[in-house]
Amino acid sequence: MVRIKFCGLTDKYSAMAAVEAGADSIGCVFAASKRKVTPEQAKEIIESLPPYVSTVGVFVDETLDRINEIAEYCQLDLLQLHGSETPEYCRQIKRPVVKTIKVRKASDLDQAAAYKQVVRGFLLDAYVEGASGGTGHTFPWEHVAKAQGMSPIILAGGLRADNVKEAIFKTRPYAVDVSSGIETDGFKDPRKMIEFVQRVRNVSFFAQS
Ligand SMILES: O=C(O)c1ccccc1N[C@@H]1O[C@H](COP(=O)(O)O)[C@@H](O)[C@H]1O
Repeated sequence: MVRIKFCGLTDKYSAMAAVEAGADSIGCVFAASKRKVTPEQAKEIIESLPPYVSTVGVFVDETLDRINEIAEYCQLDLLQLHGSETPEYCRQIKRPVVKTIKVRKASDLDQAAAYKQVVRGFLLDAYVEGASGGTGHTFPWEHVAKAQGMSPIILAGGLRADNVKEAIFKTRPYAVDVSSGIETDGFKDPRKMIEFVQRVRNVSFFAQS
């Protein structure tokens, strides 16, 4: 089964819609973004969730003290590092880490080896000049074939209900992560969330049509 993370939740109502749609995990962005939340907002969202939904904090080149402080305050389960954080930096994070790698070409995946011992998994996202993430852009999924051995892989970048099935067949990820693709006019859209989950849950690796 492919796990699903919905990212960029900014209030407890859209977080509950994500859970009801069937998301396994929800993400709050603490970096510069139109989806940025304060630690207080994230704590309110997280405390409103039922059990067995994991919570992820998304950070971009945050200071170590601040990231550990926010993670503790919000009781985040996992930290997703979306900037140029080094393996040494990841080692000093007090909670499990998923490191993002932005993929333009196959060799971008070579950097993963240095993180292998210090992270729980790798999130592969599109590289977009001047942007940290949440761009709605895909990357060439065929490069993921080179990522074997760096599991678990979380596939992200421009996923939507209408492309997630193809993306899963081409990359065989552990999980998929989406932000823009479940939004309408900049707001999380419960109908798009449900459709996305249905498409992922309908994937069978035995039948590719
Ligand atoms: O969602 C954001 O605004 C964001 C900001 C800064 C870093 C990461 C962000 N989100 C992550 O970006 C990817 C892809 O998002 P999209 O589906 O292409 O919109 C995803 O992993 C989000 O967690």
